[in-house]
Amino acid sequence: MPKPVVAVVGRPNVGKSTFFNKIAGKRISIVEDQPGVTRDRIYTEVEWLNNQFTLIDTGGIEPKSDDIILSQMKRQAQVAIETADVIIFMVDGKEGLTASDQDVANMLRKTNKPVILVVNKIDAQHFTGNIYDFYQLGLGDPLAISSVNGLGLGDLLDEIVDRFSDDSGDDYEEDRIKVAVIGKPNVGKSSIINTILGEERVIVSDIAGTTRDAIDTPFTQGEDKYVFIDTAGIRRKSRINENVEKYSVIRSLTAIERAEVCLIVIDATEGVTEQDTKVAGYAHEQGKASIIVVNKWDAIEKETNTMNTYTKEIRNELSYMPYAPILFVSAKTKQRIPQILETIKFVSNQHALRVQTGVLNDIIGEAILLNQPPSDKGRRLKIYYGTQVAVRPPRFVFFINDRELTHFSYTRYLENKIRDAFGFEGTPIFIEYREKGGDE
Ligand SMILES: Nc1nc2c(ncn2[C@@H]2O[C@H](COP(=O)(O)OP(=O)(O)OP(=O)(O)O)[C@@H](O)[C@H]2O)c(=O)[nH]1
Ligand SMILES: Nc1nc2c(ncn2[C@@H]2O[C@H](COP(=O)(O)OP(=O)(O)OP(=O)(O)O)[C@@H](O)[C@H]2O)c(=O)[nH]1
Repeated sequence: MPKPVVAVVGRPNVGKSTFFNKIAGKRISIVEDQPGVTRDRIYTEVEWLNNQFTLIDTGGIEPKSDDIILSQMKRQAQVAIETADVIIFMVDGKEGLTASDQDVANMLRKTNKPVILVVNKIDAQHFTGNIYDFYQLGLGDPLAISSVNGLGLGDLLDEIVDRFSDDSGDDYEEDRIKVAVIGKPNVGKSSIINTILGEERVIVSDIAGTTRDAIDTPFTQGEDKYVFIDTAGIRRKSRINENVEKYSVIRSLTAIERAEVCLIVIDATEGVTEQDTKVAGYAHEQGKASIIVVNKWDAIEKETNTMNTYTKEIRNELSYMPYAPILFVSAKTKQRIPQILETIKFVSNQHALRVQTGVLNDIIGEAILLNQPPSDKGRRLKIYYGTQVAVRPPRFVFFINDRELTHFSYTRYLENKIRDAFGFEGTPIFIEYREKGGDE
C-alpha cells in the first residue's frame, strides 16, 4: 500500500518551512550512503506511532504582490487537493486572519479530503486567544502550534495520522501494473501516453466512481492490465500554467509513491536536467522499477555513435540507476513506442522476482571466492548466508559477523554478482546486513 501524502499549504511567511524542518529534523533519518542521489527538501518521510507518511512543503511563493500571492496560493492548494491524502492549512496566529486565508479556505472546504487547520506562532499559552477568529474559515477547530518552540506538534501529528483512512490505498487488482509517467513539462508525456493508448489492441477501461479513477487511466492490452497513475494534469490539456517546476515535482513525487514502474521521460533535445535527476532519484530511493524514455528522438541529428554517446551521458547523470533500461522513442513518428509497454511488463516482472535461497548462496559463495570480503585490523568480514526477504523492490538480508567491516564498494560488488546471475533489470535492489548472534 502506498504511503499517505500530507501537504502543507499556506501564505508565505506563516512558518511552513520552519514547521517542515522541525518535523524533518526530529524524525528523519537520511540515508546518506547512496552516492549521487540528491535529496530534495520539499518532501520528507515521517514516522509517527508506527504510521509512515510523506510530508510535502508546497511553499516558496515569491511575495511580489497580493494578486500574485493569491493566484499562486490557489494553485498550490489545487495541487494539494489533487495529490495529497491529508491537507494541512497553516495560518499565522500572530498576524491574524487575512482575506487570502479566506479565499484558500473556500477552495479547501469544497474538497472531501481531510483538511486540518493549523494556527502557527502560538508561542505561549497566553496567545491562544488569537485562534478564535479562525473558526470563521469553516474548516473546523483550529489547532494551535508553535513551530519555533515545538509546541503542539505531537497533537498535530496525532491528528494527521487519525485522518488516514484505511482505504487510502489503491484498490486496483494485484495484477494491474501501476505506471507513473514523470518528467518535466513539455517533454512529451501526454504525447507518449496518448500514442500508447492509441495503439492497436490497447483498450482504455471505463471504470468511474472513486476519486482515484478520475485522475488515473486504466487500460488493457490483450491479457495485460495497466494503469497510468495521475494522468489528470498530463492528459487534460486545459490546465492553466502548470509549468511551475515545483508543482510538477510535487505531482511526480506523489505519482511515484503510488506506482510500481516509473517512466522517466527525458527530452532528447535537452538531455538530463537537474529536475530529472531529482525525480529519478526519488523513484530509486522509493524502490520503484524505472525505465528511462528519451523522447523526441526524431528531432535529433544522428551520427554513427549518437545513441551510445547519449547512453553514456544518461548513465553518468543518473549514475544511481544503472539498472534502468533506456528507450529512444518518438511519440511523433511512433518509433519504438510499442516497446514501452513490453518493457514495462518486463521490468514489472523483474521487480517481483524472487530467488531461491539455495541458488542465492551458491552465487554469494562464488563471489566471495573470487573476491575476498574486506578486512580491518586483521579481522575479515564473514558472510554466513543471505536470503531474499521481499519483492517489489527486491530486498536481501545478509547475515554477517560484524557490520563495522562492511563496505559500500563490497556491497556494490555483491549486488552486481546478484544482477549478473538473476537479472533484476529495471529495479533497484537493497541489501541489508544483520549480525548473526547479535540481539536482532
Ligand atoms: N514566533 C514565531 N515565529 C515563527 C514560528 N514559525 C515560524 N516563524 C517565523 O516566521 C517567519 C517565516 O517562516 P517560514 O518558515 O520561512 O515561513 P514559510 O511559510 O515557509 O514561508 P515561505 O517559504 O515564504 O512560504 C520566520 O521568520 C520564522 O522564524 C513560530 O512558531 N513562532
Ligand atoms: N519532435 C517531437 N516533438 C514532440 C514529440 N513528443 C511530443 N512533442 C512535442 O512536444 C510538445 C510537448 O508535448 P506534450 O506531450 O504536451 O508534453 P508534456 O510532457 O505532456 O507536457 P506538460 O503537459 O506541459 O507536462 C508538443 O508540442 C509536442 O508536439 C516527439 O516525439 N517529437
